[in-house]
Amino acid sequence: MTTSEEAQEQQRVDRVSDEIGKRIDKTAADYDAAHQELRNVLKNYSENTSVNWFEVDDRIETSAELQQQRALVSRLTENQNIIQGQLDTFKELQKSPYFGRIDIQDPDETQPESLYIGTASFVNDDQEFLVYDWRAPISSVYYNGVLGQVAYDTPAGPQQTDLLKKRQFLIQDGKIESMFDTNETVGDEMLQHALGEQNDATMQNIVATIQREQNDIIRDTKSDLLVVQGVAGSGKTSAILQRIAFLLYHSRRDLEADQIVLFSPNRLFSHYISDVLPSLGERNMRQVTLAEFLTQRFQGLNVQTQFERYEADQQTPVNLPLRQFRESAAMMTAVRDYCLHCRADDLKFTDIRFKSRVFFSKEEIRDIYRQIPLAAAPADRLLRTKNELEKRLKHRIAEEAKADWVRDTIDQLSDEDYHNLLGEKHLGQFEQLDDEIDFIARQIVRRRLRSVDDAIYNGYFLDAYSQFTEFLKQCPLPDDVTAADWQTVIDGYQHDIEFHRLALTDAAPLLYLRDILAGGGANHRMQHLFVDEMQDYSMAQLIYLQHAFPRAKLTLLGDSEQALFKAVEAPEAILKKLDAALNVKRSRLITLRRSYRSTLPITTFAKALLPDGDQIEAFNRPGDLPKVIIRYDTAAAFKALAHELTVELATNGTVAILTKSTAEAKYVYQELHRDFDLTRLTDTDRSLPKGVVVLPIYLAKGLEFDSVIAYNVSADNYPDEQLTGTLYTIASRAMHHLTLLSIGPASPLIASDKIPAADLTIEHEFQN
Ligand SMILES: Nc1ncnc2c1ncn2[C@@H]1O[C@H](COP(=O)(O)OP(=O)(O)OP(=O)(O)O)[C@@H](O)[C@H]1O
Repeated sequence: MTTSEEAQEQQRVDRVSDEIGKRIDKTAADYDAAHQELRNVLKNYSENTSVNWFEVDDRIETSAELQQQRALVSRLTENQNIIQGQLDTFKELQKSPYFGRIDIQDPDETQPESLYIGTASFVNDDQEFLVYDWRAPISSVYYNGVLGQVAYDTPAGPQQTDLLKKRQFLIQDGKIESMFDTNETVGDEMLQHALGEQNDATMQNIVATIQREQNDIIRDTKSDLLVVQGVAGSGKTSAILQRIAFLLYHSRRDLEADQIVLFSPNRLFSHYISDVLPSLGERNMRQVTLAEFLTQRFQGLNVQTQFERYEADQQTPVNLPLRQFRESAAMMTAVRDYCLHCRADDLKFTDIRFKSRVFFSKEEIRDIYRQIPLAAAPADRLLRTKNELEKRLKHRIAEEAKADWVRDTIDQLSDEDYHNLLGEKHLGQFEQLDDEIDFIARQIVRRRLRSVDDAIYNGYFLDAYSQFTEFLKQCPLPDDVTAADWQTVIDGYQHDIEFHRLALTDAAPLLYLRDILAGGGANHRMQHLFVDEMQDYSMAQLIYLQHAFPRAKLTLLGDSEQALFKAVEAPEAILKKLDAALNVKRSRLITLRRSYRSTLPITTFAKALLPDGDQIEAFNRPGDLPKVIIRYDTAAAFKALAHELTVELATNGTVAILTKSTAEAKYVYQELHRDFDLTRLTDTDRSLPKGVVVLPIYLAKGLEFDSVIAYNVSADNYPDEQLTGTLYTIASRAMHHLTLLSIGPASPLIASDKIPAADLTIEHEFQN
């Protein structure tokens, strides 16, 4: 590239920055005006709230006026936020207006055209497109195309163009730091730069360097089920976030950020990724962990979390066939079949009580249910039962309203209470005073009987927990599950319920049973459901999530190699199982084999841990070899650990000591906290501090650290292949440095022929 070309490009950057600068000034002025207007209205609003609240007529007038003002405030606030958002976008754009340029020759044009691509589009006052948004249809050729004839999708259908040039830029604070032409999708030099950066506490967007296969995930709008199987560090999480930004842009008119939900592995992760969408000018989607979702659905029950289960699994051997069945698609089918064939006599109805007396007996409820035609779906029958109960409740309220105690209560009402009971809506509505009194009487009784009304509305008269026991008792078992084993499942479940607990394994089938019999549980608003770390979800849980978000398209991302205590599965087999279980129209599998997070030596080591690690492609970023430190007693090990921490802290922003369990993390913390400023992270933490952190591996899922120290990878602690997934997940969290500390001889997973000595530095202590 010639220097004159560089100068020309810099001139263009200057011109664009200049125009953006002018727009920033104008937008800042708009913002000030909007802010002032909002302040004026707010001032007016607060003055109004102090007017007379005791005279009924005044109150009505004030309330109407206030409602109008409230609407105005909310409109002005929204307007101010929109301007603020634009301002933020322009400010970001000014620092680095674009990262790519494509020169294209359209078939019906005489001249080629140069388009510049950045994180957002920028059109100047003359309607000239100075920057194209990376999500615009034409931008896809930047990511996908090699020079020559290329095709791209537009809302009007596929288009062809001739891609003549592709140029990449690294622009920082308005200066071109580097630029080069390439024929590749996105050249390695840019990636080297992006990946060599030290890790911040939060994830960055990757729009300047999206790779071709990642682009396929991001721009897929056709699949109902998109399954991504990608090795550790291959950009699955990054792809989810850029995909969400893409979908929000693509369906701007009919998709809101809060119609997208992401199931994330833990809260730390939720925080870790929270800056990416705002950096692209978009609002964050909803995020929830499986534990939060289940806790919300089982109010009053303590549902076991994935972490608790993982800890428990380390203590007691797991009966795998039994667990596999309980978490399978077959289990969910059995639940569904059971519910669809449940007769009125099989249902576990309970009395609705009021002040410890039976108000509606279970026999009465059962009779109502029985009379509803069998052809109706169970949830519909229950709804009609509720309606009938409501009708009977209304009747009983009308009867009770004639009782003396009600009249006495009315006599004692203050004017204020009387008006409250009547409500604004009914003021002056009754011609006869008797009718008004009658209305008030019914209101009094209705309020008194609110708990009965709630019980009907919420369907408390069907005991879903006991119903689940009934289901378990008759559940058809596969050959590898014995009746005796199954009885332990039933006993365990009943015992848990008695103590207001629920095992994670039972959560999905129980919710499914409750929803099918009683209705509810489905969120029809969500349009997209994303599940990250899908290998940690059972098939039963995925089926339930699909049921809970019936209109949502599914994007499931995971890496079966990172499954803790679960067998590895081939991507195609995973898709086949999901296809059969989720029964969607259009499904698609994308596999990502290239790992970007770690240096070449770290990925080379991590992949050698796996039986089929050959398929992982390491990105060629140089770095130090992983270091194994072997010590033969705890004191020497902690001395070595302290030394390593000091060395690592000198060059890295974050150093994470990753352990197998919480108990281990606590122990390490106890041993080190006097000498180091370190933080032990737990599942309630939401943010990652700088410095040294210690945490169990399941809390580090999805995260990355400049430097990782794997605590105690000894033969005792990691005895066999059961723990391959755990060790691989730990190793693959490291971006720049990996240290493995072993107290006693190293695990056979590391000290194996599969890992060439040249892949590691080993620091032994001489044994006495
Ligand atoms: N195209 C890319 N350009 C720049 N950086 C990238 C790209 N793809 C991935 N990365 C970086 O690689 C790292 C790993 O990405 P990410 O966390 O999305 O991978 P993952 O597949 O979800 O990993 P894991 O399964 O191990 O949690 C991140 O730092 C991310 O920014």
